[in-house]
Amino acid sequence: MHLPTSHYSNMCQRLSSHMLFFTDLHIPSPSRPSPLCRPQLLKEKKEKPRERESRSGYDAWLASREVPSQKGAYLIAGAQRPLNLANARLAYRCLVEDSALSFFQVLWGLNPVRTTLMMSLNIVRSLFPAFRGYSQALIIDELHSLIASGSFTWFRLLCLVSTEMLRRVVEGLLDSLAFSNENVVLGSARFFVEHQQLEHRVRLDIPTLADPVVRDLLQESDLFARSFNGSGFGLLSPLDFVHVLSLATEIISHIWLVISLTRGATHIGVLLISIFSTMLPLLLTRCNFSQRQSDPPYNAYEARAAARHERMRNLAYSETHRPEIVLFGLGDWILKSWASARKIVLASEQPQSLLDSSFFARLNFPDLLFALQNIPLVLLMQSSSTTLGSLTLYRSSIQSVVYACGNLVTTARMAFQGIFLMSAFCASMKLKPRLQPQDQDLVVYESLPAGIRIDVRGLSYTYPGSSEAALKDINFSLAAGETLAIVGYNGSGKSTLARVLLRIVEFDKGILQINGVDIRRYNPDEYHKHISAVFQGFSKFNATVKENVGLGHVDKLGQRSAIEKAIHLAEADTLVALLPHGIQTMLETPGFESVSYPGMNNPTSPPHHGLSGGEWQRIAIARAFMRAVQPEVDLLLFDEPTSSLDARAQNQIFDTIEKISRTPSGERTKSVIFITHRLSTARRADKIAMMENGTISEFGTHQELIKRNGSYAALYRASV
Ligand SMILES: Nc1ncnc2c1ncn2[C@@H]1O[C@H](COP(=O)(O)OP(=O)(O)OP(=O)(O)O)[C@@H](O)[C@H]1O
Repeated sequence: MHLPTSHYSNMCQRLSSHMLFFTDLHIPSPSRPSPLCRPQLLKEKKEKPRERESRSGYDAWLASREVPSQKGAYLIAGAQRPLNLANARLAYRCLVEDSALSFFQVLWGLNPVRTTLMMSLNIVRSLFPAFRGYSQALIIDELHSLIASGSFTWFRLLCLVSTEMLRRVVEGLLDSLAFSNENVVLGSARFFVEHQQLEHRVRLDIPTLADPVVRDLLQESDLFARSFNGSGFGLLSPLDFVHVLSLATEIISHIWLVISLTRGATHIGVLLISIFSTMLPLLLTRCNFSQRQSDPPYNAYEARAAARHERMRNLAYSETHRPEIVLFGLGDWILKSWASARKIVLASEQPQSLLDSSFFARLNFPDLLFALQNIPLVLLMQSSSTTLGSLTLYRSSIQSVVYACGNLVTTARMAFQGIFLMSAFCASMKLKPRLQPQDQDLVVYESLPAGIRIDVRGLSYTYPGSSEAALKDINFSLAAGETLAIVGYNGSGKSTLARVLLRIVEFDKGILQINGVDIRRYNPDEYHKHISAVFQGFSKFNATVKENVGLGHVDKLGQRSAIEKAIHLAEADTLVALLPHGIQTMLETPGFESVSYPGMNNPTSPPHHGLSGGEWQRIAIARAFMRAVQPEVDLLLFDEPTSSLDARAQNQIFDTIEKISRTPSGERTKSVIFITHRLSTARRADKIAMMENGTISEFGTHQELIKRNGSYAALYRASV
């Protein structure tokens, strides 16, 4: 569906104003003390009542995931909550006490007139079936009396049929008006929800995303967003809640017809049997689904099996892993692992009671109801006021009530699950990146003329879920403008230290000051503007060469000359010139299976072009240079930037780094840190940090460390 451009721009303006109702949320994990709490060195403040209030939706969401029989166990993300009193209370809390209602208001506010029209049309249309039955009964009675009185004419019949057709045309017009209106309302709601979700997702940092509870919250929030596309596992979007209302209206209108047809003391028996025959399927369904009303809540063993069977399935389908699957003959292993895991999952999904699958399924409801509903029909026929039309109307209304009641129960059950997903969505909107300081702690980053000054004292860091610290008691200082080489054995913590310095991950203990200020007081986005880096596992974007390089400084993505300059600095000109479409060549990204849309695979669209490991590395270096040449950049950090390059290219790249970090007259303006296993390169640095077992065991100039004759000297001798 296409909405006019003005419609979207209008909506974007509204989005920014609606942001106001979302407040910050720091979420404690149930398994670990407080993975999202603020850094310890900053003053802790007492939780204000308002802050606690803002978490009530999150708390209710978390409580709804608890498995009652297993203390400390949680339902997997997306699992259906059992329909019981405790969960009904939690749903009420999510809906009424938390921002879910405000969220409804926001959705309503996106398109107030159209949403009101949608609601009204739905209710009017829900009266159509009753009206249709009534009108058909009138026609039957009219025809019957015409034939009985002998005054039947074909013209009279034509008039009756034309009136009925006119009614259907009006119904059809209203239906198509409702359909197109609903499409616009749902389209804007879908855009709003997806925009919100993406906007928050791109701002979340690694420590926040590493939290398992946050991951579950985001997964349920995703399900909620997908419900707007009708692909949320059959869940209802908030705007579909309107169907609950229209089904209820439909039922009431039919019940009203049934009562009006059976009123009077003589018909009280008819009424009672009618009510009983209508309610019977609901009662039986209730008994039935109390056993299997929700997806089975997996226990930890079953959840692991579910994850394993999914992993094996993905492996079997993956193009990326295909070469190693073939080479190492992994086919049988994948199949065996998948089969054993799948059996566990299927066993957990078997109905608990035999009654579920056999007894109730074998009860033939339609036949039973048909037989029961014949009784009131026969009783009604005894009455002198009963007409052929009223009998037809009675029969169709009873059938409609049974059908609509079934639909209402199913819809209400989906809506019940939808409330928790909506609550997850609202709570996820309040997530605050963990590395983001509180407003009152914020310090504006100020550049020094010669780069950045780094002071590290007693710094330690343990990855979430690890028992061993990756960094232990790190101490060093680097004056502004100095270059530092970090060297050491595999797994000694070099890349982790780089990530901490880059403010990509949080540290647990110690002090890290940048330009004399605690790094945790800087806004990470602001701090990152002063850094350029190449990561050890750098990104290979599924995009053109131009984009792969230009993304280093996204403001200059459209400036071909700036991109070509960065490519030149990274000595990648020849490589790019040999590509079939130069910098417009689309690069083939390992592991990225792109979605193919109709019309994409035409013969004119250029095929993706693969690159070697060293060529990719040059592209990543060019991306870093794209930003590195900017005057505001104070730190260049390279994690094994030239590991795949030959010795000549490596020296050229380091010469370029040296050139970029100085003014034309030779004064240092940027600090440089590089991690390398090539110690002949490391000796170019002003200072060298030798890392062993997560700590810096030696720190100094190349000469000092050689003189010391310790680990560095030994490593150096082994490498040259
Ligand atoms: N995401 C992670 N989760 C848990 N542990 C991790 C993670 N990443 C790294 N580690 C562990 O942290 C330790 C330090 O890893 P790091 O990548 O910093 O080493 P390195 O010195 O850069 O190694 P290399 O020279 O091989 O690149 C290792 O023991 C590693 O297993």
